[in-house]
Amino acid sequence: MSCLTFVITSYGTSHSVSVSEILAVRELDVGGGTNDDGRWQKMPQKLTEAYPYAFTVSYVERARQHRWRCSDVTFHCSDGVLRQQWIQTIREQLTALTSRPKHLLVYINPYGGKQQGECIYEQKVAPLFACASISTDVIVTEHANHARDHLKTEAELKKYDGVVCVGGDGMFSEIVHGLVSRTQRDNGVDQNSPEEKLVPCSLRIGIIPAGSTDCICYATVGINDPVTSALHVIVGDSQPMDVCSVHHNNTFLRYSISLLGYGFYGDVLADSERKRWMGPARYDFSGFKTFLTHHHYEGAVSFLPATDILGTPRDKTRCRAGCFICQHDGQLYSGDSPEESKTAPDVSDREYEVGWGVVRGKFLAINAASMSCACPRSPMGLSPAAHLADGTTDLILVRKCSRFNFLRHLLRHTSKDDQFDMTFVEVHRVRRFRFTPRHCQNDSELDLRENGKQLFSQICRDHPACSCSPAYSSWNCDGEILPHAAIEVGVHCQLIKLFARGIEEQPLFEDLANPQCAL
Ligand SMILES: CCCCCCCCCCCCC/C=C/[C@@H](O)[C@H](COP(=O)(O)O)NC(=O)CCCCCCCCCCCCCCC
Ligand SMILES: Nc1ncnc2c1ncn2[C@@H]1O[C@H](COP(=O)(O)OP(=O)(O)O)[C@@H](O)[C@H]1O
Ligand SMILES: [Ca+2]
Repeated sequence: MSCLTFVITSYGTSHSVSVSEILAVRELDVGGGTNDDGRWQKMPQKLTEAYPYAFTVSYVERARQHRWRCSDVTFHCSDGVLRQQWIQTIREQLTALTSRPKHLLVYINPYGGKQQGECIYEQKVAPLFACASISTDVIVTEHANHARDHLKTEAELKKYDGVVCVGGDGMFSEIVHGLVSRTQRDNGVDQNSPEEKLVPCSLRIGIIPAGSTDCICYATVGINDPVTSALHVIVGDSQPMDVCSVHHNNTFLRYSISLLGYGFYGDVLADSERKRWMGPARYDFSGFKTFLTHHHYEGAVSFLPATDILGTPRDKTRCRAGCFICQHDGQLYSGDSPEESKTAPDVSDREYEVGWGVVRGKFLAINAASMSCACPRSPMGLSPAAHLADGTTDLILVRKCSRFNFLRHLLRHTSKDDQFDMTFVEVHRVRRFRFTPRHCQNDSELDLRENGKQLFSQICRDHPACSCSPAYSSWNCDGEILPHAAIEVGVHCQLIKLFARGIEEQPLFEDLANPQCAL
């Protein structure tokens, strides 16, 4: 890979920037003291006299905690022709980077998180896209599912190299639903069949975090920072991601990319939806309230363990940029294994139908994490060793236990301690799973559920001290409530791609304040 290496004369240190991390190059008018975008440049007098021709290179600089920043370095030449040659050569090298997007479709949710979406985009992201010569069509959404429906039916997708959403996990979920549904429809695939092999989406998705949890962004980039995410879009990163499909009685319900949670996380979400006005703090409030109610739910979880893979949910290694396991779709195979075993496993592969396991009981929580679900509340996530793109989800079963033990389990999500190392918790890496609540028989489940809820609330009003649990919880599907308790879930390996690269190991960072170099 080509590199631009420059020497900072005042410190005598050398700094090398890969061309793939150069954002833009532009001429600098030394006499005027400003560059193309009008920013004022401080030049030492002697330098400008000896080298009157200058150009500025903007590049990615790594800062603390996986943050990326746009830095500038200015080069001074004594000769105008030499400057043009440098600019032209760097531009040619940038043009040769075919993975970089040139035209993007951007959706902004003005009501996500702290309602700062538009402001974040205009102030932090749009200037970077302009600097990198990326053109955009921007849509500020007017209602929920606006972006999803626009993508599904109207958007002229051929025009774009990617779709960017400004918002939280819910907004990202809208984009995924729009793109995946559109791709299946265009390819004649029936989403209602749980066994169907889905067609991967070709357009990459970028997330500019402006939501409440921002877990997809945090777990794929390492931080929920709009500038960092914009820079990952500009350099044209690509991170494949698994997507779970959720069905009920051969009817498609939703896709999930991060968390599918029944019991605790379902109840937190159901309660928090009524408190949207509180902003991101609603989750803490509802989390505390749900913790105190301490409801458990009875049912059976059957699952198909992923036995033919590298990696387990209890691994100490983590899915990081360039992850070996994800590069091999999670499959362990030797160089001389038959070709067919090298294709990504998928939920449609019937051979996996053997070997299902069943766990019955009373659960405080049933969680499926298709990725770590790391977020600012839990920097390691619900399943710290989960992989972004290995074709599996980590099924975490938390059995009924005391409040104290459940609190110990929850607290471990905030530290490096192992949240699975508890007698009432088990975790399985699976390709598919089903959940059947105990009282669920057939299609009348919903009626039963409604009646049950009414009955339960009546009983509880009559007996305020009663400690019984309602029969059903809800599924929290990436922050959306599902209407059914009985569901069937399958993982679709690498169905979508993000403008991300996974979390980078040990980022190096240096502070170079407006470096100036003589050529
Ligand atoms: C005692 C502290 C315990 C902290 C435990 C934190 C575990 C957090 C794991 C979070 C996983 C999040 C997975 C992502 C889900 C999102 O897709 C989804 C949608 O996001 P969006 O609104 O940005 O669109 N977000 C959510 O569903 C939010 C889940 C948040 C759960 C927060 C739970 C807080 C629990 C606090 C318990 C307090 C007990 C205190 C007892 C003294
Ligand atoms: N213009 C809009 N008005 C109201 N709701 C919207 C709008 N655009 C998107 N939504 C919905 O807002 C919900 C929350 O969005 P999200 O960006 O995830 O924020 P948060 O992280 O705060 O939940 C999503 O369910 C999304 O479908
Ligand atoms: Ca996975």
